Amino acid sequence: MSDSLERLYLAVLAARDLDPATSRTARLFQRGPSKMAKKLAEEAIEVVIDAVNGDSEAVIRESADLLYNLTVLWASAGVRPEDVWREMARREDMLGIAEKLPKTPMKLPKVASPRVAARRPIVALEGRVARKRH
Ligand SMILES: N=c1c2ncn([C@@H]3O[C@H](COP(=O)(O)OP(=O)(O)OP(=O)(O)O)[C@@H](O)[C@H]3O)c2ncn1[C@@H]1O[C@H](COP(=O)(O)O)[C@@H](O)[C@H]1O
Repeated sequence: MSDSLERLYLAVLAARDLDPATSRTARLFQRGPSKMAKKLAEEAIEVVIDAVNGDSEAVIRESADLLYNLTVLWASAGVRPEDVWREMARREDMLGIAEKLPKTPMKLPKVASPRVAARRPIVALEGRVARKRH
């Protein structure tokens, strides 16, 4: 997936300076970050609505639109896909895949320390998962 997003990101960068009359991306850049943010939020809501309605095909379509609008906002904010992959890898090293960092401020090393560099095995913490289900 990251390859597709990286190709899309490069395509968005290439389209930024095209004619807004014919390029949606160029039009989004012309209208600026608030319009990009509005479109991204709209797509996120469309994904949510389709998921709640159980329309998986629509979720797929709207997710593609969501990821497109996300890459446009990344480009506008000077964020590269690899910046996001690095943050995800840092969290995985620290806490296991898909874990969010704890809300309470926690001093985490900016880069994985050698000790952490050897990724710890990802274990399913049954107890914690079980607690979440109740
Ligand atoms: N990947 C996409 C892409 N995904 C979704 N979209 C557009 O984003 C819109 C999202 O759907 P919406 O229903 O929210 O939009 P809409 O209601 O049709 O129209 P608006 O309300 O947004 O005006 C759709 O119109 C899609 O065509 C995309 N537009 C462009 N790209 C790629 O971006 C690159 C640059 O393309 P241009 O922007 O056409 O130069 C190319 O690689 C394109 O393939």
